[in-house]
Amino acid sequence: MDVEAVSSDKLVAEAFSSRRRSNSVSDDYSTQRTNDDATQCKYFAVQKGYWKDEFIGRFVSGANEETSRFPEISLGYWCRTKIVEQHVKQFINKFSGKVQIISLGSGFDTLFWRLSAENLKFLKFVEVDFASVTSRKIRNIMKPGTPEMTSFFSEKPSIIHHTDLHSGNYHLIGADLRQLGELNTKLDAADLDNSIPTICIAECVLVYMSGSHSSALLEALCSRFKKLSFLNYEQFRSSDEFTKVMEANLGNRGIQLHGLSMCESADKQKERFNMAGFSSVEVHDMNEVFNRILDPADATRVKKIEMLDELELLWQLLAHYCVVYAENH
Ligand SMILES: C[S@@+](CC[C@H](N)C(=O)[O-])C[C@H]1O[C@@H](n2cnc3c(N)ncnc32)[C@H](O)[C@@H]1O
Repeated sequence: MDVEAVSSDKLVAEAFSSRRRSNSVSDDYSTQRTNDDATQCKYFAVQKGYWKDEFIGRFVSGANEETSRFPEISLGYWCRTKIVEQHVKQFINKFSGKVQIISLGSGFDTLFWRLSAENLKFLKFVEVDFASVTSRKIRNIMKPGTPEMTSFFSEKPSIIHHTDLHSGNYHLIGADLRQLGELNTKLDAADLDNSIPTICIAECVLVYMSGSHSSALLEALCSRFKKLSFLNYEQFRSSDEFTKVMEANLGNRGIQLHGLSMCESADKQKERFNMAGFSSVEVHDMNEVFNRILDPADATRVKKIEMLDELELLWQLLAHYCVVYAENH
């Protein structure tokens, strides 16, 4: 091969790698923005009365005007918020509060404050997200307001590099969940005990990373924590037309669902969790969660909020999301 060919090959390779780098940065940026969507949707549903959350408004950016949203979306968020809350409460009660909770890709979620406001006790609550998301969350946490967000911490918060906050029972960590070395080092800084019952929550998070990245993450957590439970909420039945339309819509906004192939079926979810070292795995689609697992009286109440009499679209939407509950012990 002549010198010119070598150097032009090098130039082309560099161009590709730089394009790949910038694509991946803009891809990550779009992924981070999904947190703003989730926060807005949750805030809207809370304002409508689907559930109570006196903290979510602290994390809403921009004008807090009421954008109109389909009731099906708010019902979907009700279902997702409630099932996560229900599972975590059961986990806390099962071990009389001697537990650790880790929320992966936590965004601006408020579960730590909602549980604390109900006086539920646990040893540690750790949240992880990209550093650009955690730094924004820290700014909102530290803003004065009623109630003070920091008043729920067991120690005075110490903030490192604007991205990490440590405060005894609560830790907020800026890390990329695909970078396992960085993640493990940051989890060490939260002073977690690997032998204590620990629950990891991933609410609409794993689907943004490739199957190999999420499998490596599950495997790493599974081998680190001896008594690990994992609660995963994400897309389901992902190979049908409904998902293709959703994927195209998200793609138009630059949002890629790299892990969609993991969301095809209950078998696929079971396989990925088993392969990562989880011995028991349950999968429920959100119709089952809505109609059989959550409190029926509350389900009847929320259906009436916006007088939804035509339920076909709701069932279709809920059929395309699931909750996976896995344990490694
Ligand atoms: C749809 S939002 C959900 C936020 C929150 N779990 C909730 O339900 O409100 C997805 C979140 O996952 C985070 N995320 C996705 N991939 C991530 C990664 N590789 N490392 C860290 N965070 C990630 C995003 O930044 C975003 O905050």
